[in-house]
Amino acid sequence: MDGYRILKEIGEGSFGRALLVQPKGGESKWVLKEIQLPKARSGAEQSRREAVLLAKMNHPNIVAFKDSFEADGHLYILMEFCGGGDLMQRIRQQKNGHFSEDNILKWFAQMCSGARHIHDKRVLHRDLKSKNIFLTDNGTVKLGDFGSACVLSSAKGYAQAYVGTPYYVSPEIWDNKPYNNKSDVWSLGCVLYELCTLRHPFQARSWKSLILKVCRGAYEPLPRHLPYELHYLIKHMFKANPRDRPSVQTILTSHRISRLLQKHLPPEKPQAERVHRWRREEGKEVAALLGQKALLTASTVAGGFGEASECQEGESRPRRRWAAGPSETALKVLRDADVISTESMPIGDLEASSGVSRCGPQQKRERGRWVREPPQRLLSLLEKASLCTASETYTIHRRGEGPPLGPLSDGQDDAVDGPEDDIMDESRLDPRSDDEDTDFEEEAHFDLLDGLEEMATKH
Ligand SMILES: Nc1ncnc2c1ncn2[C@@H]1O[C@H](COP(=O)(O)OP(=O)(O)OP(=O)(O)O)[C@@H](O)[C@H]1O
Repeated sequence: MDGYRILKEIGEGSFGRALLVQPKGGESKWVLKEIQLPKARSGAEQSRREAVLLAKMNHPNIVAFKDSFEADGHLYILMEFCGGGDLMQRIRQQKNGHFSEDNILKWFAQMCSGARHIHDKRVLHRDLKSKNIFLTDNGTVKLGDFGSACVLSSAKGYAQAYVGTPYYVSPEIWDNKPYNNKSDVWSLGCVLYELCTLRHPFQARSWKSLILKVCRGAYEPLPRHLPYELHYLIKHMFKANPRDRPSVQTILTSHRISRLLQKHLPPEKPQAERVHRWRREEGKEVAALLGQKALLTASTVAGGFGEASECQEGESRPRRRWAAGPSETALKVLRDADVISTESMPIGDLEASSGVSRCGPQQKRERGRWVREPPQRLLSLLEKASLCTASETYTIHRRGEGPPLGPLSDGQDDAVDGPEDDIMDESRLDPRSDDEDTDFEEEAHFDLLDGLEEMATKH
């Protein structure tokens, strides 16, 4: 701290503030994030996660890490200053018409490039949104705010720290299924949609309506003037089944849009050069810093740092499989308040209604059913949750009042709140499953219902 002069406070987040600083006797500008360290050990470890993960990233489209240190119960993270602000501000400022197609493609290509770097390292960002994507003075896009990120799978305590923003949360999260790299893809789809329309893809006046729209993929089509490739991409990024969504690697290399995106990126390095997965030692180092032995256990489950390609089908851990269609479970629950519980349903009916198939003929699926979470619980939670606000960047732990207002809602009611079937895109049900494209997923996932319950009881 001593070596830096504070120029101004840039803003305040839920965990602390961000300061613009300059090294004494220097010209450069940096952002110093000051985060109050929670007293509990697990909380402090969680706070350190952002520094640890950011330090491990090294990519032109990810906010560069410079240093981190602790003093007086605070964690300080020194990082690159992005003078162009965040994308959400930029979208809000765009009053005179839409962004040009070139701009959209350039920014989106850079976002994907940054996200690919993260996913190559088997890290999930988990809170990708326009507010966490920054612009430098020269217009380069940088992904930031790794406060919610996690590495591979992890122990329960770690996964429970999930913080998301409802407007960007994918159907599988609402359906209480594990988070994986495709959930980040969904969130990137939301940002792309915002760049194309200056609006959220899913808007609602209540939690229930928001979740319903997300699960049904009820979004208004992109404006006609945008190229067919963008329409096609959005459709795929908003597939209800994560397996049907392309990975960022696919988007950048073999999707219909790839050719348009590649024009905005430097020539691609060969895969071997590009992918620097963490070696076992690095994995240990990160684990030690995070204070998590579970990280190493997790790495063995998924093939280990640097050995990821060896993690394939047929291993001891059965891979969860999804049927081609979207999960009907959440929809059914939300649609029909009289449903008693799937517990009483024959297994065949449950499979059919949930859209989740078994792993193999004899295998029992371990998770992803409502069996343990009767629908009434979700319904009653949603009723209570509708009294809570999402404010700008609602997280499951934040308190407030009123309906969930998205960052682009400008304090007014979101316009779209009609019948959810209106803009249902039937083509979302088209099969496009590619198991190989789903690289990895969280092992112990955040329990949404516990989170909602905790939130509801606070009110
Ligand atoms: N590297 C950066 N360059 C420029 N501005 C930044 C940078 N990092 C953060 N900011 C800005 O600083 C402010 C505070 O950021 P911070 O990440 O602490 O909280 P937040 O993102 O607003 O909230 P939360 O983390 O609770 O979601 C935000 O306005 C953000 O846009």
